[in-house]
Amino acid sequence: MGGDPLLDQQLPSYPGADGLIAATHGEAVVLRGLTKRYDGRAVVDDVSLDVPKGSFFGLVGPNGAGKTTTLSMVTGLLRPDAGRAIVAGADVWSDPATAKARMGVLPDGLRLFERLSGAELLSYLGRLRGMPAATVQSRADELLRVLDLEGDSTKLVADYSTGMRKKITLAAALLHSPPVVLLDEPLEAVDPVSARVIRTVLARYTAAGGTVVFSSHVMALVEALCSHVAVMAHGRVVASGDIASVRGDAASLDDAFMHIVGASDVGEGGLEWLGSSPV
Ligand SMILES: Nc1ncnc2c1ncn2[C@@H]1O[C@H](COP(=O)(O)OP(=O)(O)OP(=O)(O)O)[C@@H](O)[C@H]1O
Repeated sequence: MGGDPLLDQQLPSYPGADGLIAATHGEAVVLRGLTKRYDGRAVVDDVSLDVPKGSFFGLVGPNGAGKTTTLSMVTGLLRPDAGRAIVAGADVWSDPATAKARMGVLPDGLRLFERLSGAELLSYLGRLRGMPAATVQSRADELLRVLDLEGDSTKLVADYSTGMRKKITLAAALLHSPPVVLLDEPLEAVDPVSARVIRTVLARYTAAGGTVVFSSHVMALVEALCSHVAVMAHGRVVASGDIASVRGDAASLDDAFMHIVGASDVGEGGLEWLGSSPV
C-alpha cells in the first residue's frame, strides 16, 4: 500500500458467526431477501446482492426504484420487514455495533450537528468512534485539506452549502478508515473539481482494499468509476454483475439501462401543448 496513514490501516478479517456470515469470505456486503413495505406495497422487494470486497459498486435505478430505502436498511437507519444485511462480516440488525464500526455512511438527507464547525464535527465523530485524539486530528486535517474545506473548517456546518455538506459527511465516513463505505448520491450537488477529488479519493480507497457502494443516477459516472453495478426498478434488482456483463452488447451502460428498465418514449405524441401559447 502507498504509505497513506488514512488508507493503510489493516482491514478487519471477517468472523464466521453463523452460516451466512461464514459464507461471506469474498464479499464486503451480502444482502438476502431484503424487503420493506409501506401501506402493503413492497418498495424494496426481496433484494439479494453480493458485493465483492474491494469493488466499486454502483446502485442505479430510476426515481423511486428503492435505492435509498435499500441503502438505509443496509446502513442500519431503517429496519427491514424481512431479510438480512451483512456488512464486512457483521449482521447489521443483530449485531449493529460491530457492523456500524465497519462502515462509513453518507446518508440521504444529511442530518448533521449544525452548531459545530466542520473541524469540530470531524473531531466529535472521530472521538465517538473511539479513535485517539491525535489520530482524529491528523486525519481530519488531511481530509479537510484534500476535500478543499480547509478554509471553511471553522465555519458552522449550518452555513455550509449542499456540496460542502456532502464533502464534510464524506470526510466523516472515511475518518475511521472502515472496510466498507456506503454513499447515497455522493457526487450530487458537488462542483466538478470537488467531484474529481472525491472520485480520486474513493479510487485510492478501493485500490487499498476498501469497498465502495454508492447510488447514482449518472450512468456515465457509474460506467467510468465502477467495477460492478446493480440495476434496481420497482424495488427489485433487475440486473447485477460486473459492468461488462450488465452492459452486454449495448453501446453504453446508459443504453443498457434504458433497455433494462424500459424507459417510456416521449419522442412521439404527447406534450404537444408544451411551448404553445400560454393559457
Ligand atoms: N416513508 C415512506 N413512506 C411511504 N413510502 C415511502 C417512504 N419512503 C420511501 N417510500 C417510497 O418507496 C419508493 C422507493 O423510494 P426510494 O427513496 O428508496 O427510491 P430511490 O430509488 O432512492 O429514488 P430517487 O432516485 O428518486 O432518490 C418510492 O415509491 C417512495 O415513494
